[in-house]
Amino acid sequence: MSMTEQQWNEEQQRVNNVVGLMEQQIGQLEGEVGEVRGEVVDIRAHFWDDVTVNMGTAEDAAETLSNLKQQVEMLSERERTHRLAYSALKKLNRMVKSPYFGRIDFKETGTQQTEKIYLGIASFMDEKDDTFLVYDWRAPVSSLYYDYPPGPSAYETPGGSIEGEMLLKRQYVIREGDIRLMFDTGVTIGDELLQQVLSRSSDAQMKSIVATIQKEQNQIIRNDRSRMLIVQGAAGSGKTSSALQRVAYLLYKNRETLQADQMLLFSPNPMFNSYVSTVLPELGEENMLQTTFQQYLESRIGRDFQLEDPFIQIEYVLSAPEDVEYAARNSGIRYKSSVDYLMVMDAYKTWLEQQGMNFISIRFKGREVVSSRRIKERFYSFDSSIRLANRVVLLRDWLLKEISAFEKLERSMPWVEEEIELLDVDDYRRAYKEQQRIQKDKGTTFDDFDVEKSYLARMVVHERLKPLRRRVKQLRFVNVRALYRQLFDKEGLLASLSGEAGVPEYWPEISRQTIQRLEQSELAYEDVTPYLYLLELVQGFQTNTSIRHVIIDEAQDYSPFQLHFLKRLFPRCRMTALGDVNQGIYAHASSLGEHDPIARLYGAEQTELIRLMRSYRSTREIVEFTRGMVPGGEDIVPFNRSGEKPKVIVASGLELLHDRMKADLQALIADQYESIAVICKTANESAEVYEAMREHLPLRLITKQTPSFEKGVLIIPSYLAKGVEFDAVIIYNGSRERYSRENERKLFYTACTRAMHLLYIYSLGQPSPFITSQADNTYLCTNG
Ligand SMILES: Nc1ncnc2c1ncn2[C@@H]1O[C@H](COP(=O)(O)OP(=O)(O)OP(=O)(O)O)[C@@H](O)[C@H]1O
Repeated sequence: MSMTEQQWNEEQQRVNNVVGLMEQQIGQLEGEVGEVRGEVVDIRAHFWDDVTVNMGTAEDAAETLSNLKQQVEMLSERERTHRLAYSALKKLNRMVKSPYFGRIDFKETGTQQTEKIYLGIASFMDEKDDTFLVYDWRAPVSSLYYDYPPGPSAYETPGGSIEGEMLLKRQYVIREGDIRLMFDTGVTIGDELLQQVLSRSSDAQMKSIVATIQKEQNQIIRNDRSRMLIVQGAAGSGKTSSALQRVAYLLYKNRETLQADQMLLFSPNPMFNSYVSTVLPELGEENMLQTTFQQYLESRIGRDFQLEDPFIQIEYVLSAPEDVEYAARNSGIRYKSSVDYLMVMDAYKTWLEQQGMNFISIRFKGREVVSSRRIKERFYSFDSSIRLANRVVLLRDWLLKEISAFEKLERSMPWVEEEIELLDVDDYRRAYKEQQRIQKDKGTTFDDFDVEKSYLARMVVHERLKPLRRRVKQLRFVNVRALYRQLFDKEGLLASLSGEAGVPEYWPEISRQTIQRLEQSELAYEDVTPYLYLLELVQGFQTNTSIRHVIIDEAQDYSPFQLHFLKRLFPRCRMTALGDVNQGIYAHASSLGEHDPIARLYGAEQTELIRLMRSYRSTREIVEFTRGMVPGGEDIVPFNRSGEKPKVIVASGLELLHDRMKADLQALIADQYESIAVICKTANESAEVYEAMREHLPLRLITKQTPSFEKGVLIIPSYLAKGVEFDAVIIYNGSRERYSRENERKLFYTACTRAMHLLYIYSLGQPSPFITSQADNTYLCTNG
């Protein structure tokens, strides 16, 4: 719908007014911030000038304290004022160049008045008459904008539903205070604006989508009914974007009770953390906590074992020869990721309550303080109705007493005297002071020498026993390693614990592999979570109750076992799990449907599943080509943005392939494509390509250690490209030889769907069947 000049002028006039008022407030706030900052600095610098410290009498002391309290209160009040003014100033500075992006005219049923509601990233009031000049996009009334086309509409408020009619829905692009674009929209939030946004070059960091949130995405953002919200969405459908907007929404809606550091995002890799880290600050919110599951595992048991990470596991799955060892490892991965295995662990705990516990003897200087046999006897002498973990705590207390008894006897051992002689002067000084203190307390006089010697002996033994006590307090006398091993080396144990589920295929070989690793103090990725789970079952769960909301991105990459584990780890949490089964590249991947384990975590009552089928990232041509690669792909709807058809370039030799790639990369750089990724299958392949091409072009090799993305040409292994996007993607070698196994299908799909505007696939020899099985008219094939 075109605007009349008059409408345009009126709108620009309004922008000018709002910007003018914002500038006024900015001026005031700047003054206030400066002034209050000065006061704070002044109070801090002269804090003690106004406090007379006098502790002479009780009265003096009370007055001193009251003085101090007053001074502290004044300081903290000024600091709070400074914080508030500063954050208001920051907010306005963010808004002033682009104060709002949308408008709706809404007439509430039963009233005559039509209200004009302007939406921006935060609210802004006219201080004169307390009217809202801009509404926060998260305010209840703002949902009208995202949920309805003009016509009958309604929104929810804490007081109930408000119905009425939307008479107008308008979008703006305002830059530097000027309206650059403006149009009235119909059913969805402007395709025009989305076209604009999506046709831009990709960024090294994710952007907020606040101005163009789609209706189905708004359902995710504003969902606050369910304990577990599962989003199953196609590649590029805005899962991550919606989740970040959701965090901002929840922080706004629950601002009295929820803080950013009570929300935790599990990212697929550390680079992703940096990729998404700017969205919330852009919206004026603090960032939530971010981690990877691997980082969590490392923090718990990384000291005791060398932990394999998921990237090493996937490299193995993708490149190891397909022999018995390989088949067994894959069977082991599937089994150890399953709910069946989790139930085996639970059954194992019950079994251990009766028998089979394994402890580490408490030893000191090569001598046994308490033998493992005695610990075990003591353990099974406790009432069998006491839970396993509680019995371990009782055991700990008993062991600490045993150590104390041992400590007393130990003081008269010859080694103690020897060590006393080696003590330095400070220790003697301490001993002397202690001796004086005892004499004063008891009002007696001892033989100085005896008191000193006994004190020193106590001190020496106590010091030496500290590490032992620490280990006992940390419950490290339970031999969890042996307990885990027992599952694999005790004949028939697993079978008896598994019940009907039975033992997985290749069990003897799986056991051999697991034991071999344990002997080398290593844990395969698929063993890490089960091991930690067993540890928690035995030692008691270390739950986290401060986190209130967990967001799991790429949830399909978590095994059902891991998802159960996370639920237990965060017992008071709500969860948002985002994923795409078609990007489940790991052998342990989960499905996210209503009948899958994830949906049963909290039960149907507390779980909601939302599907996103529209893909925004890639051009229509790229979506039409890639969607045929995965089951159910025909339901993926491309956003209507056109570009070139994907190109498949078949090269008969490596040199030809490299020449072609060099030429294409040079052309892409010359055409101003800002982010270009050459996606390889594995880390090894990436390193080889990097070596071969680095002389000719400015390249950056991405490894799992790379902390952040930058623009430019990146060489990246497929599994590290998860969750991110690039203007142009080159698949380094999409040949039949590289990608044909069924377990490589999703990897290939994930790699191709990283492209926003251009997709080139080189193939050394025959192309992958995942390409050739696509309709001929969805791509162009040439010989390079
Ligand atoms: N409503 C929207 N308005 C503007 N851009 C959007 C919108 N929804 C998604 N996008 C854009 O689409 C791209 C893909 O979004 P996002 O990365 O959130 O998708 P995803 O579903 O998490 O993808 P994947 O699973 O493939 O990693 C991003 O560039 C994002 O900015």
